[in-house]
Amino acid sequence: MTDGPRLVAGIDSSTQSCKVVVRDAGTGALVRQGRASHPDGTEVHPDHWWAALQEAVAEAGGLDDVSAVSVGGQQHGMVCLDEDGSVVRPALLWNDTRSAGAARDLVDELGGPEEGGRAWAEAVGVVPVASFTVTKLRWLAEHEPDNARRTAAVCLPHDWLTWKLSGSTDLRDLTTDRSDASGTGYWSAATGDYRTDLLERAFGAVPYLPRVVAPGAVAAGMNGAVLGAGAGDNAAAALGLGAGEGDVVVSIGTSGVVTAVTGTPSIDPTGSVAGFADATGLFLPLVATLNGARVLDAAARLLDVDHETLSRLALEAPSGAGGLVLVPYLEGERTPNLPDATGSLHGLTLATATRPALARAFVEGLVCSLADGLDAVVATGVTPSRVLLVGGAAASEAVRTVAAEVLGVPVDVPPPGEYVADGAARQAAWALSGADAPPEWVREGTRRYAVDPVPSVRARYAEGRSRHLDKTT
Ligand SMILES: Nc1ncnc2c1ncn2[C@@H]1O[C@H](COP(=O)(O)OP(=O)(O)O)[C@@H](O)[C@H]1O
Ligand SMILES: O=C(CO)[C@@H](O)[C@H](O)COP(=O)(O)O
Repeated sequence: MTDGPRLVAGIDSSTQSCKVVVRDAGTGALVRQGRASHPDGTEVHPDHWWAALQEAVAEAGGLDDVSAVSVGGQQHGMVCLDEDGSVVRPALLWNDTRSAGAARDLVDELGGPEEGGRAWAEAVGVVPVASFTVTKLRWLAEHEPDNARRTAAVCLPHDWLTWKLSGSTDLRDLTTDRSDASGTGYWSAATGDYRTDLLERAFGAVPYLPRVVAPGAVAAGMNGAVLGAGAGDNAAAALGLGAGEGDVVVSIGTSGVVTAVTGTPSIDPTGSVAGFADATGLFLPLVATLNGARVLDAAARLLDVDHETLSRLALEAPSGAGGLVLVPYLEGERTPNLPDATGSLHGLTLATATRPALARAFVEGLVCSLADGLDAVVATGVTPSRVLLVGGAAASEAVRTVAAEVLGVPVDVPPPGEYVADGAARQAAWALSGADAPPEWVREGTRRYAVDPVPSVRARYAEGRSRHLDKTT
């Protein structure tokens, strides 16, 4: 350890990659960073995350001079461990929809969509859909009973990485935090307790569960450094952005996500809004879609252009793309809960069969699906004064422009950065300080896109939204 400023590291083990930032614990200034890719697919062996983490850490100059580390990670992924601490099978990720039938069964068993939805929402803040861990465990019990029997502990991506960083192989050392625990479907943000009765109902047994570490507390040690509790990636992003009252965070990474930090837990029996916890002791109502930035990746592939050209093309077309509408359910959808849906293009005419109209329709379809998410979050009682737009696709000028046209509140785009990793770093600094609250880190350079309403865009999208074909089997 040097005599210089104390350094902290934040890690974002997200769907597509692992990112590491090393920051000054006192000021938050960025010192160095690294990144490594994850494999594609909705089923990934956790060893790939560990390898990517080490590669990203090496690119970031190592952790030897770092005093504290926290891990933010993609939520909900099912990591099953046997009694020796070995991984039982590749993790099923949040965007794996094979457990859609299990989700339906779990809701039916508590009384069907209305009564069952209310019962789940009241018990654990969420109504099961394929993304949540509890449904993946039901799927495992039904389809891979041998693997289910070997499962002595179940944890989430960030829990597993924190445990690996601690060097422990003892299941009793597994930890998680409120934000990620609240995405399992067997932990309640409202009461702060595991619902082992619901876990047993889903899985037929209660494997060992990680200890829930309080926000700002130390989870474990790592070669003389401290490990913070870590967080689900969306809670970490809110912490990295310093989101406060009136701020709604719209993140367009692999998932499209709308969240807000609130003082009371939310309960939505329709399941549109998940009643998660945040990373500071508050709550994080959240809407997530399966179709985020990859909708634009698909458009860029289709038009054989890069993202910058895609954005330029989209901005060449008028608002509304002449009536061309993309419903972006390219990977099925989670909100609305349509795991078997496919995307559709409506309003194709000779006039709209152009590259700019197609580019615009993809951008508008993506942003309109998130505008629906914003409406759902607002319906839980959040009053937004602005949207903070982050994630890979926030770099797109077309996305920013369309967001200002359809979201109905000013859109603030913070400077390009790794906000999940930053939130994890801020949490690490908090754990290091032992203080009651995270350190204040000043961030400058946010660019505002004023509201520029074009109501016809959402109205036209709403016409197309409910018309789609399901996947062929
Ligand atoms: N300029 C851009 N315009 C649109 N999408 C982009 C742009 N740059 C990156 N992306 C997309 O953003 C996604 C990565 O975003 P990120 O927030 O890192 O995702 P995740 O956290 O899910 O791994 C990729 O699908 C990538 O192609
Ligand atoms: O499922 C959710 C939230 O409920 C997703 O937001 C995952 O947490 C993955 O995030 P990204 O990799 O897209 O950032």
